[in-house]
Amino acid sequence: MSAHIIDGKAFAASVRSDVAKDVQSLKQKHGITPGLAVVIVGEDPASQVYVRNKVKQTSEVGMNGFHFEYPADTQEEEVLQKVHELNNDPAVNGILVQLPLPDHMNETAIIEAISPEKDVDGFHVVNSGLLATGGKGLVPCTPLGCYLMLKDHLGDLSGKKAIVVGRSNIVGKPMAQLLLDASCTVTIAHSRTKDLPAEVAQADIVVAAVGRPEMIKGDWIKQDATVIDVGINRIPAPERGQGKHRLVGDVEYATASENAGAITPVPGGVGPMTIACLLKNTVTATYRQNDIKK
Ligand SMILES: Nc1nc2c(c(=O)[nH]1)N[C@@H](CN(C=O)c1ccc(C(=O)N[C@@H](CCC(=O)O)C(=O)O)cc1)CN2
Repeated sequence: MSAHIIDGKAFAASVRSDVAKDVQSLKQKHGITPGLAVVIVGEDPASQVYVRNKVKQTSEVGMNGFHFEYPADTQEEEVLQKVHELNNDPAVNGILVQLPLPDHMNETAIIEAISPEKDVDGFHVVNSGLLATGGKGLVPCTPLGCYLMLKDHLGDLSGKKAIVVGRSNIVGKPMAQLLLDASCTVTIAHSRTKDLPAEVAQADIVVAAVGRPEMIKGDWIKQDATVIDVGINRIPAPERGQGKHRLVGDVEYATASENAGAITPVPGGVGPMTIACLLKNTVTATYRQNDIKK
């Protein structure tokens, strides 16, 4: 059987449309226009594309966008100074610093400098702590996007066996927390996991976030499982011409589609949901900062 393809692009458009309605209502009923500040350091081409899309989509949903670009050799202190300024700017409800940062910068110090209430990436330790303890923080955008797609496709997740492959602070760990909160039985797998194929084969839900092209093989996937592929890996595609590349996920898509009940494609799956959830978090942050109930 061929799997249902979960269309992240279409789902992200519907999330953005809901965000645009909330923005309209904040403007009309409360005279508030949510503001999102995006800070980028360096010239990483992929990051530049993501930031351009964030800025464009911010204005498309009717929010104010503030965009700050710094060259790669900028001192950390200068970025910290900007973050402090943005923390104190009432027109700014959400702040994000695009990752990765250049090597000479302390990523943790910069993330922790963002006010937790404005940390729309959900990376601040206060927000990860709130997520871990069932509190009301801001949830990292990629895991939030995966969770919304799973809920939309499966409805109730309780009692399902889920595996998250990857244990990063920004995807793997928060993803596992969200699944646990939804009463899944959760396994977190990583590079030292013994017999990964056997672990994956037991899961009703597979979230792949390892950053290794097609590492998870299709024949590991349990019949009818739901597969969420977070990986975005650029690999050489000589069949498309010299020097050409193509994007693949962390899952071997064609073979996994034969076993899975549903699967997200790469591109067009989790990626678009990341930016849609950033906008959603900015609206959430705006409501909370102004003590407005939706
Ligand atoms: N501060 C942050 N930095 C980074 C985050 C983040 O959430 N916050 N996530 C990633 C990059 N990212 C957003 O910033 C992001 C990655 C991918 C996509 C996306 O839509 N991908 C497309 C494919 C795009 C392509 O052709 O390369 C897809 O999957 O369809 C959006 C956002 C790291 N940094």
